[in-house]
Amino acid sequence: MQIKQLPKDFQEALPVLEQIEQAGFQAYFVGGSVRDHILGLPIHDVDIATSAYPEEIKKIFKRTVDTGIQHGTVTVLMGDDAYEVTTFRTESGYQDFRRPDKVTFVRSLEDDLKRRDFTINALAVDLNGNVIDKFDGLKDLDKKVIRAVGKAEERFHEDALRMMRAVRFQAQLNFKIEEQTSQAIADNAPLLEKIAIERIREEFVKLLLSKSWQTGLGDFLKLGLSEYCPGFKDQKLELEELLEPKDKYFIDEDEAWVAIGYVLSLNHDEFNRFLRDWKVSNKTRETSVDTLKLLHLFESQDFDLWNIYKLGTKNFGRVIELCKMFGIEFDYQGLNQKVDQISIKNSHDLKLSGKDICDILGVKPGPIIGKSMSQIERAVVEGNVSNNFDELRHYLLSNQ
Ligand SMILES: Nc1ccn([C@@H]2O[C@H](COP(=O)(O)OP(=O)(O)OP(=O)(O)O)[C@@H](O)[C@H]2O)c(=O)n1
Repeated sequence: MQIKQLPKDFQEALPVLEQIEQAGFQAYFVGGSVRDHILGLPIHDVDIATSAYPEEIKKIFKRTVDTGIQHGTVTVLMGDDAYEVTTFRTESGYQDFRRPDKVTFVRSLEDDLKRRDFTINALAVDLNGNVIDKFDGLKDLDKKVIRAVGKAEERFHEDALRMMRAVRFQAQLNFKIEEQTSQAIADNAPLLEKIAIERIREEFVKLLLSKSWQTGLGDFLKLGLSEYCPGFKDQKLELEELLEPKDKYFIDEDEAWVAIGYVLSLNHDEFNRFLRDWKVSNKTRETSVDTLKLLHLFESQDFDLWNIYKLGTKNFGRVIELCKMFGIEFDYQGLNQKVDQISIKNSHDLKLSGKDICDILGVKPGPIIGKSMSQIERAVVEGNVSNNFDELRHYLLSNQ
């Protein structure tokens, strides 16, 4: 196969390939960008593989950065652009199921393609657009199949994260995992325990935010990968509830985590711990916990003004979507009326400041001021006192 018209990103990188070839070496586009272009998807990250060793690349180009010399990667700077150029390599060792103990630079493209995870990721394109396809990757792209290069078990022993990559690609591309490959995942799922949770999470979140996330999640559960992830042990049945609703896409990671917390029936402290175990960012954790609290409020129809005020309206969009997903009915009008009743957005809207409280009570700033402030805030939110200076002053004095 020949790609007649190289995509713009490849064309821009052509001078890099041309200079490497002029110096007497080989250079190809490889990896995800080739796969995505053939599938007609947008490209991100153009990766270049070469027979030249890093030192040779550094001699060919004036401006380079040693990105990962020990793995053979040099970044070539050209104009305003930067290209990662990696020497063909083989890998061996993998005592820890994560990283090769030994990387050997080689001159053969085929040896380099052989060490890659899936056939659809083991394609290369030369500067004339010729596709080098040593492992029937094109056929698998056509048949929409994810198949390990060579022996699946070996590929997963080299890097156990590849099992997560398989279900992630499945979700992103709506492909099927070929039988021997999926059997090898089922057999080797426990190896996932060797992988840092951050790497697993990265793949899992990509899976959840993909168009065919239910397909990917289905195999993630069926093949037993979930058993080796934080909080998912023995939770297959509960998680399967997520597979039921159709036509639902998560707006963001936070919404997806809340859906998971909901089907696992976690209370708010448990959900917080669960998200800590997955090492999500603090921002995602806080938003997700607040959203789950709000979802539980919606579900119980307990539209307590103080609770609604504390949780705020910023996550309403997410919660309404999740209610649709789980068929939770709630009184939207009733809720809106409650929200409208709340006369302030936050404590800064109060017509009485901390300094006013000090002056009125004749005390110095201290914890008592914060306590009084919260009391007043709650009274205003619950409509027990109007938000004007005189009334708040009176309230403060009569509640001492
Ligand atoms: N665990 C891994 C990770 C990567 N690769 C190889 O390295 C290439 C580039 O990896 P990466 O950029 O992580 O993934 P992509 O396949 O490019 O996919 P995406 O960019 O969508 O994550 C892959 O195509 C694959 O050939 C691999 O064999 N095993």
